[in-house]
Amino acid sequence: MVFTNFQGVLYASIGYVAFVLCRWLYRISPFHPLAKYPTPSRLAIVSQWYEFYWNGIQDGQFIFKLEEWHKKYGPIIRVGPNELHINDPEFYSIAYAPNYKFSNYTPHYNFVGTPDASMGIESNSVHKNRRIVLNPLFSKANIYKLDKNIRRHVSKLASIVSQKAWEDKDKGIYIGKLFRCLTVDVISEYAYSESLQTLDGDPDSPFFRGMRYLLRTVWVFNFLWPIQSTFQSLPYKLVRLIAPEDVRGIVDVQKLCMDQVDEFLKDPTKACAKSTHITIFQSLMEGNDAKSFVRLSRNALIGEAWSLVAAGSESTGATLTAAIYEACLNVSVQEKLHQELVEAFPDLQNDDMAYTKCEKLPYLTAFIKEVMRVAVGVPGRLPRIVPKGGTTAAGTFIPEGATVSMSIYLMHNNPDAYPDPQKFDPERWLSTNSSSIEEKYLVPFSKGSRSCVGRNLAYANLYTTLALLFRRFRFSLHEDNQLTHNWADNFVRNASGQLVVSVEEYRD
Ligand code: HEM
Repeated sequence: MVFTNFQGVLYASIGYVAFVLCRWLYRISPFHPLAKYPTPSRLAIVSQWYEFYWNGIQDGQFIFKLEEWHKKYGPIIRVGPNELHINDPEFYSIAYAPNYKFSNYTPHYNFVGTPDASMGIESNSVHKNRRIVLNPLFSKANIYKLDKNIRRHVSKLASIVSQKAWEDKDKGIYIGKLFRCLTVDVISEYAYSESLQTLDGDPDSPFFRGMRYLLRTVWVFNFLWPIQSTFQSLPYKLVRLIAPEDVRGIVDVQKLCMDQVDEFLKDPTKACAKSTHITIFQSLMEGNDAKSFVRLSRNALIGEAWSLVAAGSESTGATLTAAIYEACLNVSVQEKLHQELVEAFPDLQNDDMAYTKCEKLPYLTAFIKEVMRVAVGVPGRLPRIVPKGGTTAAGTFIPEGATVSMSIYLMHNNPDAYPDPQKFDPERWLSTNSSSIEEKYLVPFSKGSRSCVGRNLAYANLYTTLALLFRRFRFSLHEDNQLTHNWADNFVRNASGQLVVSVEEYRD
């Protein structure tokens, strides 16, 4: 029998539709290995498009659906064709254990845009090699060494705040935007030895508009990732020409990352001599040579360089913003912070507010923990694949190959560990110790092999910035403030509205 082209296409299409329908039927059938778990919606388990609707179209609302469903159906629910969402805090250290027991479910990280950057790497052994190199760079010892560099940027931010308050007392300060500049400057200097100096520029620069655009579209591109990958393979000039205006700032920063990498690759010795400390490029090249004799590709270097700036700037900037917001809403908390800092650093002009001293302050520590608990940096699902032999969660066996996910937002709102979880209350941390349930369930940087590589840098940034700001200024909400407690899960917590504050400077 001879098919015309049209018939061929028609039969292939019918075959494909029949295949998709059979797959959907199988997923809702009693024969599926996850059939016994309660599911709030058949649509959710038929295809991933249900998640796309709640995250992509309804902008990061899936997490709130999960919270609602757990209340109704218990600690294990089936939320995708092959995914169970677990709300059993004791299971966290199993699913996110060291030594790669559970592998990453990488499609969840398509938005990273490059499979060469840590977060997108699928292979456990490649990821392990990468972390062997990156971990020392972000070790506490290295952070202590570069503390003065970090504080130089923090002092610059404080001078800008002081100047703005002095120029026009009645005008509000968009401090959240300044925090994004601070964190970009800190990370770029730390990682490349060359700060992007965004605090010197316009806080409304195209880069920041671009970051907001990226956040809003993160889930859309997770599903439509081929568009993003195609874009990234095109030459820079063409991408810049066709990219929507809001994205051009991001394209420009990615170009800066490319230039940094190219300069390094052209003459590594010269680039190293120029830098004041060991950069990520140096570590990645040398580390990989020594450990696995594999030189990283140009793309891998660019991917890592860009993703460090993207991963570290928004999360830390949003946490600093939430800290000032909570301090404005809780005046007595802000007063206690200031008192503690005055006692620790009585001479504002001459005392050295080193990170090592700031991190020992009990009330500041309690405050930072409570901010990270309430304003969860990465609130949503972090899917992992159950290894051979299966696992057990909430007393129930889960078969191997299933995807399991947990959400830090639900961990941090567990009423057994945090009575009245909605209440912002730093005092709850004053009497805890490392084995307390409060400490055990606090996982802002997640746990295990794929946990945050930048946690020490984030802490240094949080401690030194908040110590200097609360020592030097009193903050209150300005009438133009738009920030609220509402947020969307755009992989990072994306709060709605800009924080606008009034500032008074202490003169002692
Ligand atoms: C308050 C600030 C921060 C929070 C709350 C935070 C939170 C997290 C979390 C929860 C993860 C794990 C994600 C997962 O399992 O998929 C993660 C991963 C990561 N973070 Fe952070 N982070 C912060 C700051 C930073 C900074 C400053 C940097 C940059 C130096 C950074 C770079 C990364 C990278 C590269 C990964 C991927 C690690 C890997 O897969 O090996 N983060 N972060």
